[in-house]
Amino acid sequence: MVHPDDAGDDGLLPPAESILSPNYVEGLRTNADAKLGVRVAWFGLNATVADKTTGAPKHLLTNVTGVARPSRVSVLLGPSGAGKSTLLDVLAANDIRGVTVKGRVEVDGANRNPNTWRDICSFVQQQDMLMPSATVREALTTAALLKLPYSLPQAQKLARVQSVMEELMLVRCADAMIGDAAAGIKGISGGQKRRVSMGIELVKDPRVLLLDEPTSGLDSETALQVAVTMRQLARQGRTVMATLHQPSSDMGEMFDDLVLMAGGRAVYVGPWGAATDFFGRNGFACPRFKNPPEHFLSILNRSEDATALANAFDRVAMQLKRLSSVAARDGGPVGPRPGPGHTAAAALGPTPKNDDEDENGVPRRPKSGATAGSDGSPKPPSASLEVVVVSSGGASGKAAAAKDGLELTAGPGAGAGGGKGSPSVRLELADDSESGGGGEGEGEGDEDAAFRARVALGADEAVVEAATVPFWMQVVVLTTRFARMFIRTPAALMSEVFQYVFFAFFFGSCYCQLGSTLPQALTDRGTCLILTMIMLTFTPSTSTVNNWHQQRQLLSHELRQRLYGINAYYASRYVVLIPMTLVESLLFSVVFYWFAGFRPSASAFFIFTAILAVTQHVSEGLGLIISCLNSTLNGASIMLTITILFLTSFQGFLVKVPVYYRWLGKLSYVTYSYAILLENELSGVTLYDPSTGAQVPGENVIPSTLQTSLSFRTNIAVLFGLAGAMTLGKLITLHAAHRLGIF
Ligand SMILES: Nc1ncnc2c1ncn2[C@@H]1O[C@H](COP(=O)(O)OP(=O)(O)OP(=O)(O)O)[C@@H](O)[C@H]1O
Repeated sequence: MVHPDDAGDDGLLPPAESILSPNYVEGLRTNADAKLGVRVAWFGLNATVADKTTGAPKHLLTNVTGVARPSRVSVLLGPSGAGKSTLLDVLAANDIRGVTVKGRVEVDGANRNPNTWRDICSFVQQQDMLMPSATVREALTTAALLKLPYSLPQAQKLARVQSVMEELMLVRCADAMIGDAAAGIKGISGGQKRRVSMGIELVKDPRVLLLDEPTSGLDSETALQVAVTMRQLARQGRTVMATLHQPSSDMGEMFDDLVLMAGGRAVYVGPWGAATDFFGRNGFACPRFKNPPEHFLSILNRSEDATALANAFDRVAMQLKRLSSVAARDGGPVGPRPGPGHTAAAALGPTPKNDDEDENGVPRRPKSGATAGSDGSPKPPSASLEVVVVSSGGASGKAAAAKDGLELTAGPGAGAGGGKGSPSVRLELADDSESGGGGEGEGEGDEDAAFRARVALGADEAVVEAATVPFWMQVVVLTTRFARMFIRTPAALMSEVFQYVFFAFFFGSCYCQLGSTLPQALTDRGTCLILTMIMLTFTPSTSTVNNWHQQRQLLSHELRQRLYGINAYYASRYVVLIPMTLVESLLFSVVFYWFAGFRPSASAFFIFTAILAVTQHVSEGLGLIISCLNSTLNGASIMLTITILFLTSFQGFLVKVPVYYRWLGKLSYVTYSYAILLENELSGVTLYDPSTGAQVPGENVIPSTLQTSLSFRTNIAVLFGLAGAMTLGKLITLHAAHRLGIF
């Protein structure tokens, strides 16, 4: 056995040969307590969306039925566009915009309740949604603080983080930055990132883990390591289901069950090992040295063959239903399987020959003690399937929670709760007729009862209590993360602080010690202040647009998961940004004000700094609003450039404002900031007019084109009013854009 601590220096799992050694996976967690798993079954799922051009319904899923079991890894395979992600989204109860879903999802035999489902099911999406500036431990701790109940002691939350890291073999890279090459932060490997994404979901210890393409973009070795991790997580009792593109034969060893999809239909739902037999029986035998999944996909890529297989599978499902009704009618076992269920046998293949069926078209009962195939002759275990009719009066708590159903079982190679050799837990096709095909949300009482039953049976208390983290705690957690991002992301920090200091020196050196001789004295002051305004408009807004587009997916993902609300995000954002704005404005002022030789007065200096800070704050808000309104960085950049051009052009300095553009000047916060800064400087200086030889008070030479026709104080009040409106406006825009699905 290879112990987690024997993993490589970079924290990765050992190479494939040792991973594949028989005792590796089972040996990893020999001391782990088994978790209480759940069985997830879905019946007659149909998903439709209106075609964008014709408006006609497009079927994404058609009558899809299947099951995923605790302690097992089910893999969803199929060609591109087969409906795998749609099925996974439906099972995860993800919001799929514009898609109508019908059918039923059961959890331990009771209709799924979306509220309790969220507590026991986690969905790991294809793309890693990670904050590059956090370490592995910090990312998991953030998740634990937001996902686990507030009442749980901090020590227990941290212990949970530690145990997740051990479970996922992330201990060695616990304090390494996650990183992102694009953001200029060196970080952990792709495989480790995948495991961190899983870890973020695992902190709440879900019973069901759904993963969309967990191996995409990974090399074969890393993909295998992820598959090993999935198997390990399943073996602890969880129900694990993942969509994959083309698993290697080594990876296939890690999986228990297979759900094959094509054209939105289920083509096969059953044990991994029995799929080859199913294909063989339907005339698509897998060539000897070909990787079976590769073979399945090449067949399913041919739509006629895929339809033939889907029809064959539907026939088997029908056959099993009929067996179920016979078993129920006879009230006794129809097969040899002992225990609380009743068994019969059915072959996963073409419709049985007539001499195998009774007068009702139901396959004849096999001889006692043998598993029989469609021709009545005993089959090798891997070539036959048993049907287990689960009795609702079964002995175990779980069986009692289940509705009557049919279980498809195969021979060795599809064991439950342990190695592939164990025959106790199998795939199931349940008869959905009893519930009347009700949609989701029905039977919430049933689900609640099942949920309570699980709790009574010892489910983790932490999972059961809703994770009600108070608003202030959400703000604290998010503020910490936000501050960390700024401090640790050189690009983000540099784009802000560096630019302010650089421009302060640059402008200061260009206008070093302003003179007092007119008209140059006025032109220089007007120009250096307009340059300052342009810098204060562009810098905060462009860095906001860039930062937003790096974070929007994570934000959108976490908001959808309801880890926190927009108000908490907003509050945390400004807890960090407001002090940063003040520091940056002060840095700029300290260098530029004295370098350029503005009026030497403390009050003038602080008014100058305060106006810079407010202008910067409004510009940041402008960047945020424009980001929220655009789903792409490109769109946001174009809109921002045009908007800034309008806002900075019409304060009367750069262009002679035509009458029809004056309203734009009056709406622009730049106009008021500029007028305040100019008056703040000129109202206290005395200038020299060489044409008359007179000393002129500065405020007398301010041209009317640069004035707002408002007093100095009123200009300040208007600017602060605009800043307040912007503060409210960006909060409203954030809410609206999220509701409209822009992020
Ligand atoms: N919201 C939607 N609106 C319109 N069509 C959709 C929507 N979601 C999915 N589809 C279409 O449904 C089909 C199935 O999509 P899905 O993403 O489930 O397939 P998939 O098997 O996961 O494919 P892939 O392996 O390429 O990700 C595709 O043709 C896809 O274009």
